[in-house]
Amino acid sequence: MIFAPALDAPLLGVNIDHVATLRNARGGPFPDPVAAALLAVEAGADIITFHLREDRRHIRDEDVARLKQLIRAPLNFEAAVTDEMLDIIERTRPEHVCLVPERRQEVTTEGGLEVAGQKPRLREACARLAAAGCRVSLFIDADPAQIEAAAEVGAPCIELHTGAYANAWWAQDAAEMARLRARLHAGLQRGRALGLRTHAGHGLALWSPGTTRPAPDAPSSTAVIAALPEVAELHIGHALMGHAVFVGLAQAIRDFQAEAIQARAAAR
Ligand SMILES: CC(=O)[C@@H](O)[C@H](O)COP(=O)(O)O
Ligand SMILES: NCC(=O)COP(=O)(O)O
Repeated sequence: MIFAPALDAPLLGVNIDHVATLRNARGGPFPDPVAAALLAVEAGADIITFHLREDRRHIRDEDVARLKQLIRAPLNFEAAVTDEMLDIIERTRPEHVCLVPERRQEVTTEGGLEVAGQKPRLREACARLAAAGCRVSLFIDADPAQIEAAAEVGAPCIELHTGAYANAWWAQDAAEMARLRARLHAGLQRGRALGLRTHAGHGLALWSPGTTRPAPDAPSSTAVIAALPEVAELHIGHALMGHAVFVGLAQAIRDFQAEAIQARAAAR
């Protein structure tokens, strides 16, 4: 049988934050996250994702300016809903924006954005960013109340936080994986029923060198989530850059894309 890529396979947003983390560890210019983004686009990344944190722990303002200047693929600018960030986004005008929750003490984004509890603020932010020409996504948990609130405040897209599923997958906790996959799937379906474009991301991985596959046919977390037909985009950073340590960045991108394409094709 000839392998034909599934045309509806999710787009891959490559998150470059972790290249900046490595650069910042030594205070110099190397490795440059913008150079990594250029290479990622050349290797076939559909979207370049980055998170400008309020504490600038990885991506910095000058990286954002250079990304805008040099990257020809759509940029997905992740940011907290603060006046400072909204101003920077308006000036930068990335194609896509993903509004995320932020807590200074967290190691990474721990949960989804509280939309239901701050609808006026989110409605205003979505309208402001849409007026700047940005497609807005809200990074939320697969909670029906948050998904409905996202539709109510006028966000055209949601990205469901897959971190809990990813953690269960690393632990190979079968019951928790099944429960969280079902919850994510229900959330994606609810989002689609409300007319939202539905994305997923956080912590997704594949069986890289150095990981132990529990059984020859055990799927990766990326494959499980990519197989859900409502996922239009996947945003992956940490594990993709980790995989790149072993295979190189271009090959890592091809590996994650192949994983998603094959999982989606097998699920049809
Ligand atoms: C919002 C999200 O899930 C990721 O983009 C993640 O927050 C990246 O930020 P860190 O790289 O700081 O974990
Ligand atoms: N929004 C999720 C993202 O961009 C990547 O998250 P991670 O794979 O670095 O955990």
